[in-house]
Amino acid sequence: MNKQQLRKEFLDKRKAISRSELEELSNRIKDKFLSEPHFQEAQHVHCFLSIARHKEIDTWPIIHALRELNKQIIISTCDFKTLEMHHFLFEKETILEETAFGILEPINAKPFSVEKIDLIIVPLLIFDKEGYRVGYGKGIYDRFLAKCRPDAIKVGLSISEPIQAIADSDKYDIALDHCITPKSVHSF
Ligand SMILES: Nc1nc2c(c(=O)[nH]1)N(C=O)[C@@H](CNc1ccc(C(=O)N[C@@H](CCC(=O)O)C(=O)O)cc1)CN2
Ligand SMILES: Nc1ncnc2c1ncn2[C@@H]1O[C@H](COP(=O)(O)OP(=O)(O)OP(=O)(O)O)[C@@H](O)[C@H]1O
Repeated sequence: MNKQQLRKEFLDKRKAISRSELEELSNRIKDKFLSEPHFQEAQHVHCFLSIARHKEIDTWPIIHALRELNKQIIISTCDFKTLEMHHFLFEKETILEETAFGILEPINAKPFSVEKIDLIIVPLLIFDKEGYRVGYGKGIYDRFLAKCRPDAIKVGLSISEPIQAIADSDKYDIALDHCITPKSVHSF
């Protein structure tokens, strides 16, 4: 299947999940994330803030756990005209505001340079057995990941298990290093 078909299928699949089921799946993914020793080495961790209306995996349990471990957490704003993201340190005093797309963004945070990010927690709709992903189709994360250090670890979070292959992966698609599902940690 191509990206467009996969986007529809997996957006619909997520819509059908109840809030309580999503909470349960998000907690299982958090436990898997925390039990991987190589994730614990990262000091500067970029994390997405979940879009509730799209039933994304809730990343707050991971964020709270990272705070407990004294990690620095980095979050972003997104410019939908240039498709560029801007990165900021997420501190206790950071104020978040919800955008028209339902994304929480910082409004008073300190800029953070992309080269210092050690690990990126990546949103997605579905991934395949080679670690390629499908997102909402604007290429925003692909552009961001292209700017990260080559040794920065890219970890996807997915409700579903991988499909065999994404038929129309292109030269801009950047494969994940790992993808965590409620059942297991897939490494590529
Ligand atoms: N939590 C989170 N933040 C993220 C992403 C993400 O996937 N998840 N992105 C990953 O790249 C970027 C935002 N990408 C997005 C792309 C589309 C829509 C969205 O709501 N699209 C509408 C249609 C919008 C339109 O009118 O064109 C929709 O899907 O219904 C939201 C976020 C940056 N931040
Ligand atoms: N680094 C890049 N530079 C220029 N164009 C890019 C880049 N990355 C992706 N694109 C283009 O952006 C468009 C959308 O890409 P794609 O369908 O892979 O998005 P996606 O991975 O589903 O979404 P997202 O990355 O926002 O989660 C494609 O036409 C793709 O070629």
